[in-house]
Amino acid sequence: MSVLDRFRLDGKRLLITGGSRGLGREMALACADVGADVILLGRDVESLNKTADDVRARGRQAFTIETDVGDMTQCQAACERALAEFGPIHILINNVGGRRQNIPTHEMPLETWRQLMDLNLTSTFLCTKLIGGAMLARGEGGRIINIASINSLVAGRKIEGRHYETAKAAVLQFTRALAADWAPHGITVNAILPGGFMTEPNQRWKKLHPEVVETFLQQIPMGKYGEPEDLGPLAVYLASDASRYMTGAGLVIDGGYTLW
Ligand SMILES: NC(=O)C1=CN([C@@H]2O[C@H](COP(=O)(O)OP(=O)(O)OC[C@H]3O[C@@H](n4cnc5c(N)ncnc54)[C@H](O)[C@@H]3O)[C@@H](O)[C@H]2O)C=CC1
Ligand SMILES: O=C(O)C(=O)C[C@H](O)C(=O)CO
Repeated sequence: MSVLDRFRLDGKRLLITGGSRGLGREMALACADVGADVILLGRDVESLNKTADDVRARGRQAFTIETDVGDMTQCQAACERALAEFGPIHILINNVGGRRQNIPTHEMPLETWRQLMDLNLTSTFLCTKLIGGAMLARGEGGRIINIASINSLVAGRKIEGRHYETAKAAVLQFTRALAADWAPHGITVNAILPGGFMTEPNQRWKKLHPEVVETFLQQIPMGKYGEPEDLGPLAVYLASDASRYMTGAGLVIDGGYTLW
């Protein structure tokens, strides 16, 4: 057996939230490249179907469920449907999230705070409870990967309203605490902490608040934003047997941003 065999995901089924574009799409395709079938949860059906077609083009099965992951009733129904129709699920990637607004804390409506917590944190809890709970019940282990952020560790510059930093820090600590609980059951729980990647939200920031992107860029030792496909190999590592002794980790991938 070569070391590369330990990165294979043949016979495994991945559920990923928000796989229609950006980092989620790249992680889904990377896992399909090494053998996983993929269930995609998301809002944008047209682009979700495009990712599903790209998974099938790799010889793997793909299923889509249209849902708003930020709405807890819909999120729960989607997870239950995935388990009923496409289970068992061996790998869960909680990817949906984002900052959405740049609102100073003293002006932020309570509803905005709550919505962002639901989108980034509560959806991670709920999918983990349901999909991870089914892994526990099956007793064959599993892999949970939570997409946190460097903003789990440091504050965004030229940005106000710390709902996002708070939610992503909680995603990291949820990862660490749960990893301890589920380690005896062979379920690993790890987090990826991406730095800046030029996906759609950052393209929008670039137009609306170019100073945010410019300041951020100057702070990256490698001098550039990451490419979304840079996330794929890391997701495969955490999803596969290659990472079997790693749990509770928060892996930073940021071109060195958090070094300065
Ligand atoms: N792009 C970046 O620089 C960084 C991103 N992250 C995190 O990575 C994750 C992915 O980010 P990106 O790919 O950049 O974002 P994106 O906005 O390009 O992609 C998000 C995906 O989730 C889907 N989605 C968004 N809200 C949804 C909802 N309520 N219900 C269902 N689907 C929904 C979108 O349709 C899309 O497929 C997020 O959790 C984000 O916070 C963390 C650090 C840096
Ligand atoms: O979580 C995020 O999103 C980031 O850390 C990305 C930075 O805020 C960024 O890319 C600013 O342009």
